[in-house]
Amino acid sequence: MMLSVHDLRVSFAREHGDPVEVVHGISLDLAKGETLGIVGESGSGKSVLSLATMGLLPRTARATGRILLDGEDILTMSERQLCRVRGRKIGMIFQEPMTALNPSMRVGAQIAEGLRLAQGLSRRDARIEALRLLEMVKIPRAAERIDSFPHEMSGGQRQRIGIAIALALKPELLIADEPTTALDVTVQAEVLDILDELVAELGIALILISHDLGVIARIADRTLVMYRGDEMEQGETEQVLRRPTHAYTRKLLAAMPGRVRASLELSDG
Ligand SMILES: Nc1ncnc2c1ncn2[C@@H]1O[C@H](COP(=O)(O)OP(=O)(O)OP(=O)(O)O)[C@@H](O)[C@H]1O
Repeated sequence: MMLSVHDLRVSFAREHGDPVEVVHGISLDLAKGETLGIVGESGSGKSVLSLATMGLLPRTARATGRILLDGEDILTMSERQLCRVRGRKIGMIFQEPMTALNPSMRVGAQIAEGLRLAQGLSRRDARIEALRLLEMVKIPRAAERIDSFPHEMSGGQRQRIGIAIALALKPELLIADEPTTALDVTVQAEVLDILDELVAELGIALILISHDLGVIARIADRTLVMYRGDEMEQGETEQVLRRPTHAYTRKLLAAMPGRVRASLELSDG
């Protein structure tokens, strides 16, 4: 397994009173080339789980259990080891691509910077590789767009640049936290399909976090449904959608727009 989480519990210290536990014993497994969707409403612990996986929990947090990445436990690593893991093994894609991009730097140069740092490429080779990555994330007329600034691109294109920057570090695991929430529906679908293709093509493992079951259903092989820090259910996405075992999952399903239900060939409930 690329990633194996066992009985993860996370609590936060409080100034007054006992610590509050917000993730209550989550376990999951993720293999290369596989996408795990994590779905749940606000406050269900999705972000805390992904921060823990990157070793980025704030100091006030205490985590127990195990988070094995390639067999090594994130929870017992030093900050130095964690930096290496974050640079080399885990890539992040954020909700608002503008926050991950440098507004005053041309997009090709931003991708090339990662390539030079992570892979030690020459300036020239990094530019060639940056162009290849832009084509991989399907930026139209990539050879021209390579010298654009982020503000000259659409929201969907900026998110694809964010994906290209993450890929430049050749991660084995990608964590995408609400990657399409800021985008309109058609653009959402395009970005999700690109992620789906990349996972298959490059054999990376993807954790896709969303409050929207429709987003998860589009590309996740397996789905973990969370509610207030607990696992409600976990299984093949098909199974979860067609035979939800938990009332909370049925509620999420019922909240999906008719259009999305139809595209997944789900009944009207
Ligand atoms: N730094 C922190 N200190 C204290 N409590 C926190 C901290 N970060 C998160 N929490 C609490 O942990 C719980 C889970 O939050 P988390 O952000 O993981 O939810 P989420 O499912 O990602 O929600 P959203 O979709 O709104 O991001 C919440 O109750 C939140 O208040």
